[in-house]
Amino acid sequence: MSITHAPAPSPSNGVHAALPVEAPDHERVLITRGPRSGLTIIVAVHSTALGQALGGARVWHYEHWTDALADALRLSQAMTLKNAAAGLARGGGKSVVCIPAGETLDEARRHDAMLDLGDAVESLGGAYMTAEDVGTSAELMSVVHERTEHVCGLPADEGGVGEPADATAAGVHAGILATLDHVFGSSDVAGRHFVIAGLGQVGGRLARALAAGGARLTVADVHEGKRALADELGAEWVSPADAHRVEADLFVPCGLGGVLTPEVVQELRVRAVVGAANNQLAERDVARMLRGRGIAWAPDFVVNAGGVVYLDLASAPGIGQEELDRRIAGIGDVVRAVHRDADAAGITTLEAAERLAAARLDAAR
Ligand SMILES: NC(=O)c1ccc[n+]([C@@H]2O[C@H](COP(=O)([O-])OP(=O)(O)OC[C@H]3O[C@@H](n4cnc5c(N)ncnc54)[C@H](O)[C@@H]3O)[C@@H](O)[C@H]2O)c1
Repeated sequence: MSITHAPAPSPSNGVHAALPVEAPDHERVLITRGPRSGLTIIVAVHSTALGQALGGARVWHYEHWTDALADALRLSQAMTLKNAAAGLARGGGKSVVCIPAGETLDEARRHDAMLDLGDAVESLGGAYMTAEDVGTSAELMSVVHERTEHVCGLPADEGGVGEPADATAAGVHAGILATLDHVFGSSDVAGRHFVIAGLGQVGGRLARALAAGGARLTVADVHEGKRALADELGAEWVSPADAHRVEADLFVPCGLGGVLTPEVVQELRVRAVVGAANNQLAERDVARMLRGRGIAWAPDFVVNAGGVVYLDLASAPGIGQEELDRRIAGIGDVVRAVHRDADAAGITTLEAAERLAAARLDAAR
């Protein structure tokens, strides 16, 4: 790994606890201060073994820039697994723009941050392609595009493929059906009770799809404004802190990561967990705890790959809607295989999914 550190980020006041204890195994990590925005920008390229790294750009608040670095390292590693498990000829990478705690970005500074991000991506010479993620959008990607060609998910009216939330939600839906089938012997959602935590772009779409299929819904969001959607769908509202304690069939985390802590797992009263949120496990051992409690967890990086499958394939020449739909629905087959392999080998679904991704990475070497 080579770490490019140019120029120094905000003055360090000592080593911060959020950095992972183990050294990263990334190919390249760029840490830079955006000359226009003054913000710390991190681009982490975990692997290009399967092709150009692909992963979104996150603009988020962090207490300290090392928290943003730790996030970028974790998220880019997960992108390697996600892209490999989804069968894409893509490596794993991620970029993070760090908004210091207590600051807000006005429109001009956000625009500047996107130009800075574009320069950072361009400086890696094509090792990494960026896209939207939490805190960014197709419109912001078109600003990045002013500085680099290595960006996808531009607005449709600029000839791009737009935002991937529809595809992500379709992939999570396929993962839910596969998990229902594995646990209950039927993928029918009618009458099943789902708890959805996070009614954003993906969670909102899933809520609509599941409600249309006759599911019973309990929903939670940190934004009270989302109650309107709950009312529209006839869903019960619960506070975010209580969502995981609701007795139901499936828990569907669609907010931010780290939701599955050891404490939360002890309190879950569902048969399975399948959701869009990235990096759901607060720590690796949580996968074993879930298995110990007989809760079928569909690994996030398998389940939420619909967006990246869409961004990659919709941009490629000659791939029609039918092929795209087939590939996104195929996420259900991968989830089914992961549950089956985990049971057969007596391992966690995390290990089963990692084996599947590793086999694809090994085959490419
Ligand atoms: N959008 C995509 O295509 C995509 C692709 C892959 C993964 N993901 C992941 O899925 C998750 C959701 O993505 P999104 O695009 O819907 O984001 P979003 O920002 O549109 O929605 C997230 C929603 O979760 C809510 N939320 C945050 N923390 C919460 C909590 N603790 N409890 C309940 N609600 C909470 C927010 O208020 C918001 O409404 C994220 O983790 C994202 O990284 C999204």
